Amino acid sequence: LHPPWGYSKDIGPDTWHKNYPFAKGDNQSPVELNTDAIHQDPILLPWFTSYDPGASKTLLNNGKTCKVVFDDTFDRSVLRGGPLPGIYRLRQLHFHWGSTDNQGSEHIVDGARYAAELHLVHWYSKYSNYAEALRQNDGVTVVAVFLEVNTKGLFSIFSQGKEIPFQKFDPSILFPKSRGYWTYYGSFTTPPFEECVTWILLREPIIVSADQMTKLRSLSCKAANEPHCPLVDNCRPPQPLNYRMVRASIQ
Ligand SMILES: NS(=O)(=O)N=C1NCCCN1
Ligand SMILES: [Zn+2]
Repeated sequence: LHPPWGYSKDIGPDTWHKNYPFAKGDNQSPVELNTDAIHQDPILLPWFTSYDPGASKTLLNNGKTCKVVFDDTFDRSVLRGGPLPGIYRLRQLHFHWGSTDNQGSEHIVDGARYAAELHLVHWYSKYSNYAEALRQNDGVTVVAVFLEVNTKGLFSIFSQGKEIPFQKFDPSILFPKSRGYWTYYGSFTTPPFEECVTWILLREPIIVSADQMTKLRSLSCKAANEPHCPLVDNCRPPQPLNYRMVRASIQ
């Protein structure tokens, strides 16, 4: 059962805990990052991806975000290294963005909100499937890129439910030059908020044109036959860091 949730006042972040009890856990995401308090950890290794462009399947507006879904039936598009214990399979990527350029990201860096935040969701392929991985505290890793993203091809997914083929797409083109990252243990930022995520936040943002943001902001959170309702500010407020440490890679 998936009770309705969203980002509007009536079903927004302050109501989510009623139907999704994990929302009040001690290891929730996103968090505010205070870079003065972040510990540089020399043993953090570089991370590597090997993404197969043929694995990208569709681009979808599901009314909550715009996402690209990948074939994750075998180790086809994978991430390894960094803080990770093994090989993680890319399952989907999606965005969170604001109604204006000074908000929209979920993680906040020294008080700064970016216009958008890209999440690449991967699951540990030693587990038999994604649902099993969600039940493990090392089951998932999300690579977050602070960016105003290049959104070619969004034109045809204006309304919720619209899905178009999206083949031959290699998401590593969305990575910044520098591979430096912050990492901490947390949760999904949308229901049901499982605390199964090793977050890898790339320190260098990607900058793209304002008109690309306009395209993201023109998506609707309603189906084609309903009045347009702008899909914007689909970001969860920051949650308590509690006793967690955020670590930084050296380079
Ligand atoms: N914004 S997030 O933390 O990636 N949240 C997710 N929820 C379920 C599907 C994958 N991602
Ligand atoms: Zn996300």
